[in-house]
Parts: sequence; C-alpha cells; structure tokens
Amino acid sequence: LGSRGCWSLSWPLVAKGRGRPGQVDDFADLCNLPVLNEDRILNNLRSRFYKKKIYTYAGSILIAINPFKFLPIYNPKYVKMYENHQLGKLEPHIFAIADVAYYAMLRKKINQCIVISGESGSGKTQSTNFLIHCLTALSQKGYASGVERTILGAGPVLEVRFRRV
Ligand SMILES: Nc1ncnc2c1ncn2[C@@H]1O[C@H](COP(=O)(O)OP(=O)(O)OP(=O)(O)O)[C@@H](O)[C@H]1O
Repeated sequence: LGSRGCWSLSWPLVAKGRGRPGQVDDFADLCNLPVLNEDRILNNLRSRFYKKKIYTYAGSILIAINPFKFLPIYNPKYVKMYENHQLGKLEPHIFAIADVAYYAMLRKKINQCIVISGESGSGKTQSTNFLIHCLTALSQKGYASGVERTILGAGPVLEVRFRRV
C-alpha cells in the first residue's frame, strides 16, 4: 500500500457562514495553513473551489472536490505538464498523483497503489478514469492503442464483482 492517495468529496461547499469574514485562504497544500482547524480547512477548500481549483494537497494526499461539470484540465497538454515533476511543484492535480506513482514504479521497480476514497457520487470512478488516462498516456508516450479503452472497459465489470463480494 503506497502512502499517496486521492480522496474525493461531493460536498456542496455551501456553508458560506463558516470561516472568518473577508478571509480568503488559498493554500495549495493544507499543511501550509498557518492555523490548522476545521474552519480554516473548509474555508481554504471552498475558496479554491470557487476559483475552479478542485484539487488541494494534504501533504502527499490529493483532495478532489467534484465540480459536477467539465473542466478543461485533463487534455494531453496537462499530462505533459505534470510529467516527471516533483509533487507540490505545480498546482495540485490528479495527473500529478498518476505521474508520481508511475515514476516511483519505474525507479523502485515496485508496484504502486493509489487509494481512492469518498462517498457515493464524489467522483471516484471519474478520478480512476483520469488516472488510467494519464498512466496509459505516460506509458505509451502518445502511441494510440486500445489499452486505455480495454482497461476502462474492465472497470464496470470489476465494480460489479467487488460490490457483490
Ligand atoms: N473531476 C470531475 N469533473 C467533472 N465531473 C466529474 C468529476 N468527478 C466526478 N464527476 C461527475 O460526477 C458524477 C459522479 O461521479 P462518479 O460516478 O465518479 O462518483 P463515484 O464516487 O464513483 O460514485 P459511486 O460510489 O456511487 O459509484 C459523474 O457524473 C461524473 O462525471
């Protein structure tokens, strides 16, 4: 089990009354918050979400808030941008997690595991698809084959199987 992971939320972020008035925290990593309490964490996530920044780190863990709408941050340009970058150097992104796992696997020659957790509808399946998209792109360097489609096609079958166990 790797130490990195992805945690997704579908939380609506409507508790506007919370947090200090006028305070606009925008820390890409919650570990950098000057004061670490529930209000500051939620306020930080909320203010980033309103700026369409749906990803935030908590150390090497990625927190994803489901935007329930398409954001143009998953095209090949982003795969390239995050390739072989140290985590935390760029804006938090699911491709950064895929990239770290991929290059750790190559470097250490040990299988890597990304744990995705969240309530129903929070975006776990979508996040898995983004990870698979990035991992297949990294491993094939743009060479188009049916691998991504095959892996994605296996997803629903595995999901049914695991839900029954
Ligand atoms: N990053 C995202 N950008 C745009 N839409 C998203 C994103 N993440 C999730 N969604 C959308 O939110 C909806 C729910 O996501 P998804 O099916 O991945 O949730 P889930 O956590 O797998 O749910 P369940 O546990 O019930 O299977 C889907 O319509 C999906 O397209």
